[in-house]
Amino acid sequence: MLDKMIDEITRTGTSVETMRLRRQIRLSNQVGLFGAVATVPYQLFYLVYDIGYFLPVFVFNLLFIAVYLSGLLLNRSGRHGYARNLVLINACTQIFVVTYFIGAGAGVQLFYFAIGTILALIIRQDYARSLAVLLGLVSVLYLFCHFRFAQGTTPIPSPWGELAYGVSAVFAVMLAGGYSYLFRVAIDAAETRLVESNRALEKLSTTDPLTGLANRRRLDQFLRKEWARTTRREHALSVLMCDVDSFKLFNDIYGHQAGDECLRRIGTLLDEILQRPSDFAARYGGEEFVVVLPQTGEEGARYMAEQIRAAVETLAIPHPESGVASVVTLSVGVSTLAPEQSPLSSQLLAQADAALYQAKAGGRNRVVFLNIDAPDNY
Ligand SMILES: Nc1nc2c(ncn2[C@@H]2O[C@H](COP(=O)(O)OP(=O)(O)OP(=O)(O)O)[C@@H](O)[C@H]2O)c(=O)[nH]1
Repeated sequence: MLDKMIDEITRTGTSVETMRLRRQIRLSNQVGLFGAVATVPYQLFYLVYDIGYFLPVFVFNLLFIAVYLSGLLLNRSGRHGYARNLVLINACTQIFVVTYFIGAGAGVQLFYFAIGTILALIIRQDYARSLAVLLGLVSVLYLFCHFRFAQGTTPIPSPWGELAYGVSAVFAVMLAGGYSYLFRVAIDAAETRLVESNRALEKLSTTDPLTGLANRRRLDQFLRKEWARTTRREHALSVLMCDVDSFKLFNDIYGHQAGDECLRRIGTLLDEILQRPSDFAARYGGEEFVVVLPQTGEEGARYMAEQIRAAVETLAIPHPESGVASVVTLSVGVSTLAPEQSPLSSQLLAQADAALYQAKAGGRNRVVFLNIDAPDNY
């Protein structure tokens, strides 16, 4: 409940474009809110202990609280730079004025350390020199308060002074640590977002948008990797090159959208048929698909090719004018790289393509296998 309220308040004015500005606004809201709230216990003490004695510092503090809160209003009205400067100057002045009145023994000057941390988080990265100057100024203020206002004009007597020092020390440490923590949370969140968006981009750049299968780029990567593994571990590697028969005619008759749907269904089918986690299907381009079967020799590859060809026929997508069958059919060219061979990975694709060419020439809706050793078969 309180969390939500604080969150709501510190979000004031953060509906801006850039993350960096949003962080800065939030931070100045947090400082403003904390400054106002942290002043309250001191005010209560003055009221209860001796308001007549502490009246000047009490009145000043009321003013400081009002300025902190007006920082929130400035952020709300879009004047973020003013809000940030106002809140920071207010905090520095308050520490100075309060120490002047009640003395350094209450430890209020310790908050300058927290201000240093906040400055480092709130000042833009490209203003590093300004940050160094400001940190120097804050240090001077701290030293001045510490040595010049030792007694104060209305010093807090023992044991209240020691108690106030303890409270100030705890608050100052918590404030500095708390902001570093918030910053870390923001960095972690940004890193997670970056990793996720990189992953999404990577997936996008290697996926065919129509079928959701891998695209040619991913196929090349996969094939290179598998080819290296095959030659190293002495496994066979097979490639099936699949091409929809008379697809131009299908598009001409049923329209491009129906053509897209047909390709989508074949893509889903390939995905379903390939059971082994190492098997891989990609859309090669147009109406061509490539299936890579690692650790699969000629026999297995022929079997899988036949399975795929038959499954496309079973989809029963009407195409009576194809000249091959009454439904959409697929021609498949198969080639296998045996363990003892070491040609280029591209040769395997070229050989499967040559096999596909033969399947087309042989009447379509069929599987043709070409051995990689037999380039004469082209
Ligand atoms: N709907 C649709 N059609 C596509 C897509 N990509 C390629 N095509 C079409 O696929 C057809 C391929 O035609 P061709 O290469 O002549 O092959 P075909 O008509 O299937 O003939 P064969 O392969 O010899 O059986 C062309 O008309 C392309 O426009 C796509 O993403 N969607």
